[in-house]
Amino acid sequence: MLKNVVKDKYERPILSLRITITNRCNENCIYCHHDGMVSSKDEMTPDELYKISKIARKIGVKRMRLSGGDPLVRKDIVEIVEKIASLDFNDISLTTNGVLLEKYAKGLKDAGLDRVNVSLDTLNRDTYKYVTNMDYLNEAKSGILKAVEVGLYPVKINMVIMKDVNVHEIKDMFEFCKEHGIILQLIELIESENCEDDKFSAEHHYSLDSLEKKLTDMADKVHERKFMQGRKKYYIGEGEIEIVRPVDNAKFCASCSRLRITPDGKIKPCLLRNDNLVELISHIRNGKSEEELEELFINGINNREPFNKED
Ligand SMILES: Nc1nc2c(ncn2[C@@H]2O[C@H](COP(=O)(O)OP(=O)(O)OP(=O)(O)O)[C@@H](O)[C@H]2O)c(=O)[nH]1
Ligand SMILES: C[S@@+](CC[C@H](N)C(=O)[O-])C[C@H]1O[C@@H](n2cnc3c(N)ncnc32)[C@H](O)[C@@H]1O
Ligand code: SF4
Ligand code: SF4
Repeated sequence: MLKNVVKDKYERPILSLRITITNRCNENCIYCHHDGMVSSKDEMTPDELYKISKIARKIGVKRMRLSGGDPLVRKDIVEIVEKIASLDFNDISLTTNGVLLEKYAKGLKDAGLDRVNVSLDTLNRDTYKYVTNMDYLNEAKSGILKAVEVGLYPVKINMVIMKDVNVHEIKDMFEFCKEHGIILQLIELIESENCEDDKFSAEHHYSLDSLEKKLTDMADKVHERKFMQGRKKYYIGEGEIEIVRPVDNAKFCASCSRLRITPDGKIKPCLLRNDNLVELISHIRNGKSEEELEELFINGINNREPFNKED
């Protein structure tokens, strides 16, 4: 039973909030969907992010994720985490390319960050340069190892699977993860209007269906994350692989429990849509009451619809 949680019209409880705190990034990945954001230079202050998180907590959100662009390019990232961590969420996490993580991991842990997902599609330097347009493989790996060392837990590696690019590296990446106690998260490549190169995702899409079948045969145990898009976790020996397979997947959207906030302070009901956003930050800046702001959250929740639906 979920107590004090708001549900949308499709009976999906709103349990998690993902705030994209900046559009800026120190990499330029070939496939990037920019968290579904339309480009804007606006950002919110740590105090404004705190106010938004406070309303979210009030309406029953349990888990908070900070994303970007890259959240670590913000010089006030530790202060942001500290403020949000004072609000008693069950889980505060952050998604990053890891390039600046060696520098920030300890400070983030001390500020109250629970865990981190780090994007690493390859262990090969040339492939890394091709995908990210930067030469930061060593920095990303050092960042990941530092996160493990300071006790952010669990650390997950996000590996977006691309045909003819890195499918052959899954085994090596799994070995790397097992060696360091990291969960490997395999992500299906998504096509979105926010990708700069719309042909890349179509040309390199690799269905994770057959891979899931193989993992089912290999796994000692399989666990389904009921309130997290029905994602499956496969436990194989000492290792753990989670599959994120959103493309044309009605089951994934049917248990989507996540609301989003754009860097310029709008409530975003779905990763893949920008036609149903609800303005929030100008109302905070104009001094609206907490009750009025809660109402705006509810409007955003009422705009939620599964992107993929059963026929
Ligand atoms: N279509 C869709 N894809 C998502 C959604 N959430 C995550 N993804 C995909 O999964 C990628 C990785 O997400 P992360 O930022 O690491 O967070 P997460 O895996 O959702 O969160 P945890 O499993 O709780 O660690 C995203 O960039 C998307 O490509 C979603 O709500 N819809
Ligand atoms: C937009 S990035 C923002 C956070 C951070 N910069 C990073 O790369 O982890 C969030 C996640 O989206 C994933 N991602 C970006 N574009 C994608 C796409 N077209 N399909 C699937 N995942 C994508 C990235 O690999 C990353 O794990
Ligand atoms: S590091 Fe993240 S936000 Fe930056 S370009 Fe790559 S996927 Fe996009
Ligand atoms: S409805 Fe589907 S596509 Fe939209 S955010 Fe939720 S899981 Fe992603």
